[in-house]
Amino acid sequence: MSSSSSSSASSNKLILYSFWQSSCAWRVRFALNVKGLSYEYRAVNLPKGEHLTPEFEKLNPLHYVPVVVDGDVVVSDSFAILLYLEDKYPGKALLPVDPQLKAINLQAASIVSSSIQPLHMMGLLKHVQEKLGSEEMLSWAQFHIEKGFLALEKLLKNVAGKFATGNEVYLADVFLAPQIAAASKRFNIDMSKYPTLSKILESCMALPEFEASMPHRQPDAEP
Ligand SMILES: N[C@@H](CCC(=O)N[C@@H](CS)C(=O)NCC(=O)O)C(=O)O
Repeated sequence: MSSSSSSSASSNKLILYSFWQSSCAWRVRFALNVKGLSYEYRAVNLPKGEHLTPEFEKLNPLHYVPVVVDGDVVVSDSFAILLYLEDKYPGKALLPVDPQLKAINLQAASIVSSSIQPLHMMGLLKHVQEKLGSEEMLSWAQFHIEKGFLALEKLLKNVAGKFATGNEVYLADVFLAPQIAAASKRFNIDMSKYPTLSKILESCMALPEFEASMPHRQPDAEP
């Protein structure tokens, strides 16, 4: 694991364990930037197996990034991290006050984190590829991504503005934008079928907070 420059002046104790290509870590990078929280970036090289070391196991017994350390508090899992940050640093809220819009944000975030990303994560796809071959691996990933995207498109089309639930960035956008960007790039998804999701990504892409969170902008990014 290697420590790198912080995103900006590091006046608080937040540390983010991340891997540049991880969409789960990308959610946290985006949220930290939206909330205006500076942090120290610690790279965990997944292909080299740095997440499998006893040292990393002390931070997350499940051996996944992201992990956030805030003083004595260690939180892993992007959903838990973002709810923790929301409670601890309420400055720029990631959840709207309106109960229905709040529920939609939680539902969209949950669809991404429970019903899309785990079904095309690196370790699982490697297993599918070994058992069934590369072609089957791609169609497996596409099937699960498209199933989730179809549901998200229906869920959001009547509530979306520039962003998922209006004209402000909230939790749903934090989960959606990295997922859409990574899925369309890596798994060749035809995004013209999902105009609401495409617009959400486009709006996020225009934000400096999102731009700074992108994989290629991270200290451990490879060409
Ligand atoms: N539900 C977890 C999932 C975390 C996760 O899947 N992380 C991936 C990177 S996106 C990982 O560390 N993979 C390592 C591996 O598959 O061994 C979260 O949202 O943080």
